[in-house]
Amino acid sequence: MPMKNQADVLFQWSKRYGDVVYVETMGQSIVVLGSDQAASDLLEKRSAIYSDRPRILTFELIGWGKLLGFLPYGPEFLATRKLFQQQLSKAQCVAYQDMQLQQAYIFLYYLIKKPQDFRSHLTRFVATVTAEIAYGHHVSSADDAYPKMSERVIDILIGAGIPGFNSVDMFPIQVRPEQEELQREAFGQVQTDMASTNSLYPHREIPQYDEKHLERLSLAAYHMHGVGFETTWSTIESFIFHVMLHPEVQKKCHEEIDRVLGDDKLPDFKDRETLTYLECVVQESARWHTVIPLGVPHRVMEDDIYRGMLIPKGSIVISNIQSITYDENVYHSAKTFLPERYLPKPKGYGEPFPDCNFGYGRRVCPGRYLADASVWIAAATLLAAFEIHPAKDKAGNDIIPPLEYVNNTLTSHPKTFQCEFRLRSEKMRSLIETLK
Ligand code: HEM
Repeated sequence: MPMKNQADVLFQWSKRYGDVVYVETMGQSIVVLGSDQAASDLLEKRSAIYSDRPRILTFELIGWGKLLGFLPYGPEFLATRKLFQQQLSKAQCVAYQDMQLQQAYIFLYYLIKKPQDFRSHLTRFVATVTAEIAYGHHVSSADDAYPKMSERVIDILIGAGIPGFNSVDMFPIQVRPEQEELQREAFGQVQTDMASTNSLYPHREIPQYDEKHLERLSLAAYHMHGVGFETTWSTIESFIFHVMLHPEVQKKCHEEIDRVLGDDKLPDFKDRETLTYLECVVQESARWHTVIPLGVPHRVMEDDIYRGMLIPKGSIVISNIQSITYDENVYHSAKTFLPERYLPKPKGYGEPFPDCNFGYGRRVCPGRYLADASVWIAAATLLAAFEIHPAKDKAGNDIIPPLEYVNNTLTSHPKTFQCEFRLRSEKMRSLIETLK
């Protein structure tokens, strides 16, 4: 397996060898799926045998082996997954929308005050939403501990390196106490903070839970808060990056927003269906650069035959999401940023939204409805309120950042870039100051 730029190399393999590639490395068989067809056929239609996870030594060493994303298929997985599904179901997520909208207003307000700090405002927005849902903790000040905890989880993740490809894994052993302390700290805080109805644990019931279930809750909340944070944060950052690089796309979004809402309103979730072009831009940004380019690996639990090929029991199965979103059989000129591709024919090309970004089958991302709503409301309110431009150098020229990405373990996002947020009108300023 390639040690560097894995997603790019595996994409080239898919183009060269086809959408099902088999590799053996040090006795381990690995199957790389490079089309939506192959990933759906195996990971969804045959999910009864494709829903296990391989052991990832790096994550076990840092103490993450019991997190849902890395649990083997079995009773503990099912019990933990149920917690996520209850808390993050499509219907349940509608109940979080008012809170997400309010947090989006606060995000805009901070952007007006200190536009150059947009990354920390984004951290606050995303971490506040996940802290509210995972812990029932309401972030009320800029110094609140929970956004900082999310960042610390990400530091742990970055410290762990790319699974299986770091220098086995001396560093992860050092970070384990840090991660355990963080998990205790966040959960301990909750047990003293008995106020919320949103959280995973309606507090009055805590004393009835046994130790095992309490540990499960603590791990689930930690996972939601940390991993849910990183993926959503990176997706919104990527959206900002793309609209900054495509002023013509941004202009069309502004025209649509003004046509639908006028110039003195901010979008709400009920406007989502009407803002069709904006929707295409959000989807195109997620397709053009996927946040988890190689998905999270599955493991097949039985020998299987697919298109006449044997997939041996125990094979690691990688859904190569980057190849799937660049599949020219589905997305014409796949490397072009083209939001219109999703519009129905003849206006557009009728191509499908990249749902593969959230994975497949019984392991599909349980946070997808929450993440989708956070990304959309951030994107819609940002563009209603601001123009986003590249920063300028001393001579007044635009600084156009290269299309380069940082790959942290499983996730990927644009390398740090600078941009300018320009308020679209004074009316917007007063509106945001009233709403926040
Ligand atoms: C845009 C943001 C997000 C993206 C792109 C994303 C993507 C993914 C992907 C590709 C997987 C692997 C699916 C598979 O194995 O086939 C996954 C798993 C997971 N995601 Fe997300 N995710 C996002 C946000 C979230 C949020 C907000 C949460 C929680 C609040 C979350 C929690 C999880 C968990 C717990 C798993 C493991 C599920 C399992 O193994 O059964 N994710 N996600």
